[in-house]
Amino acid sequence: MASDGPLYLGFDLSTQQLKAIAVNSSLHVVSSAKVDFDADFGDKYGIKKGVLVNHELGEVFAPVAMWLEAIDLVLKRISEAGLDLSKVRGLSGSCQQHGSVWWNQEAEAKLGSLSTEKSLLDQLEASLSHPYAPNWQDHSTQAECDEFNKLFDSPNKLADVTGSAAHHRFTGPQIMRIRRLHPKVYSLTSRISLVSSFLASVFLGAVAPMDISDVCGANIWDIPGECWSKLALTLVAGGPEGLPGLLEKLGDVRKDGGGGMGKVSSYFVKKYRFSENCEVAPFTGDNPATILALPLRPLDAIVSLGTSTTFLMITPYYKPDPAYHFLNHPTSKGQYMFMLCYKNGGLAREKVRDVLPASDDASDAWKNFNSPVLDTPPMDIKKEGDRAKMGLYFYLPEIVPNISSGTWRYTCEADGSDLKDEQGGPTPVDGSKSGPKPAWDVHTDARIIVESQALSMRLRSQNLVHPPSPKFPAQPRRVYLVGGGSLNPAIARVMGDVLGGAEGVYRLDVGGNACALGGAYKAVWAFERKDKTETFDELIGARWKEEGAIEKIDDGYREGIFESYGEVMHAFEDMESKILKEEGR
Ligand SMILES: Nc1ncnc2c1ncn2[C@@H]1O[C@H](COP(=O)(O)OP(=O)(O)O)[C@@H](O)[C@H]1O
Ligand SMILES: O=C(CO)[C@@H](O)[C@H](O)COP(=O)(O)O
Repeated sequence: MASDGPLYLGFDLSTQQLKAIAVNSSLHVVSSAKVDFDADFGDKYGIKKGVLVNHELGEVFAPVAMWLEAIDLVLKRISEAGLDLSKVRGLSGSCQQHGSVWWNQEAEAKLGSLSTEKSLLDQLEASLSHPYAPNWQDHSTQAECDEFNKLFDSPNKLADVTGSAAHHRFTGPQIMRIRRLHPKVYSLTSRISLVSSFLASVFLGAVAPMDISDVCGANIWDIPGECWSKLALTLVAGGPEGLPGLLEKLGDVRKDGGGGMGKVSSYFVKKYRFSENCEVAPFTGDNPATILALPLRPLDAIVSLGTSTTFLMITPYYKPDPAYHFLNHPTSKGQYMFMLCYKNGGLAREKVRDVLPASDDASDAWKNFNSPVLDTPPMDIKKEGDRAKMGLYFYLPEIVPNISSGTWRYTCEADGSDLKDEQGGPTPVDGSKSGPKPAWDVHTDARIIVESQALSMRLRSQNLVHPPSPKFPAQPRRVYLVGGGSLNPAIARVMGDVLGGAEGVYRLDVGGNACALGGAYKAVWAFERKDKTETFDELIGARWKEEGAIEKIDDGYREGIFESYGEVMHAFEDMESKILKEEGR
């Protein structure tokens, strides 16, 4: 594949895939490849949707060996697709957030002396002190989270310091649990990486520092103080005597998201013909990388429809709250990223789709879902006097709000009054016949699940938006959809109906590859910025062309419809509060 000038590689190690994407200095995509964990390794590692699950304990985790194997495979695939890796000047990437990789004492030496005779798996598996990385869907750390919130007096105070209240999946509570449950693993561990610094470490041939944005997904980094929170770390370490050891395991946090951390390991030079001058930039989390996939402005919103569903905005104001997450911006000091993350995103929509009669179009597995979404009017209000429908479709215990699994179906009047539980409790998610019957049919569920997911995002982001111009009510200027689900026109329509978007709803042309693309753009900026002063927005903003990069897929704001969802938003909030109360939270 001919291309003049340097190339940059971006990786994305997400829940279900490892993707690689190559761009040139003009930001054109030159090549891409992917490894699909289920399709490529499902049998070997016994994973499903990229992970292993221990239902009893609420543990969700991924075999690190599988990721090591995937790195070799994705490079083989992208080389076979014709990419000349010797042209790659620099690389960076994005990885699922919050997971941790546990290295033993041999790791540093092993990473720096890899032989091309063997695979990464053969050489690095023995450098792990724990074979698994906790996954962001894990919910085994309620006890640890309670201790975090208590230590800081309240979830609000913990959020003020670390950007978030305690969350099951956050790395701090996860490390604390592993120390308690597996003391031997903990003591044999010399370094702990986030998934992003793990992938960077493999390419660097040395354990890489954590990234300034991704570290905010751990409940242990003091965002305003720009340092580790000693209070939180002392808890994780089990007391002050454990603190020095834990600090050593965590290593440094790199505050500059750009520049190079060092040359790529000779393993990749010899095996895949990378140039020996190719450098490794800091890697970051998949959500922080997503906001780098385009020049995002403060009133724009991104909805990432991957395995998780996330809602992302950037802001110069640090306004933490236990209901959402604040993270440092991955490239721009003084900017922050606002994030909501839902476990019941893509997989929950798939569950609803899969009980509908199968799609009659082999090329579109979502046709059976999209038709009822588009044929059902907003909130299923067909005529005046009909009640508005809403629900929670939680196949897994949810993050926001912290509600256990189940499906609740509620209605209210169109003006939001008279909220009513239509089933008298949740229908079970395991398909058992016990418990209440669903209050409406599955065709209606298809619309209501997407609307309710969007309503939750609108409710929680309302304080971050203002009118984009005097003729619009407060809402995002643009809504960008990324991730696998961004290919879906019916979901785009509902996002526009509920969230608005004064300039419309857009899809990134790279669709599911947005975070890998953000990683590749980060590499371009990391190595081409003029000294340290040229910002990511200046460099990428000047080179990015809207045509060919994004596509308008929905009008966004529709007067009347947008307002009708505004009427029921507080009923939606009341529904959540009522269920939380019933669960004793
Ligand atoms: N046309 C579609 N409509 C809705 N969802 C889709 C569509 N195509 C793919 N998806 C969803 O996208 C998800 C995978 O998205 P992706 O961003 O690749 O995931 P991840 O990065 O988390 O591994 C799958 O769970 C799948 O259900
Ligand atoms: O937990 C979060 C964010 O807080 C998730 O968004 C993970 O980062 C996984 O992302 P995907 O694999 O769904 O892209």
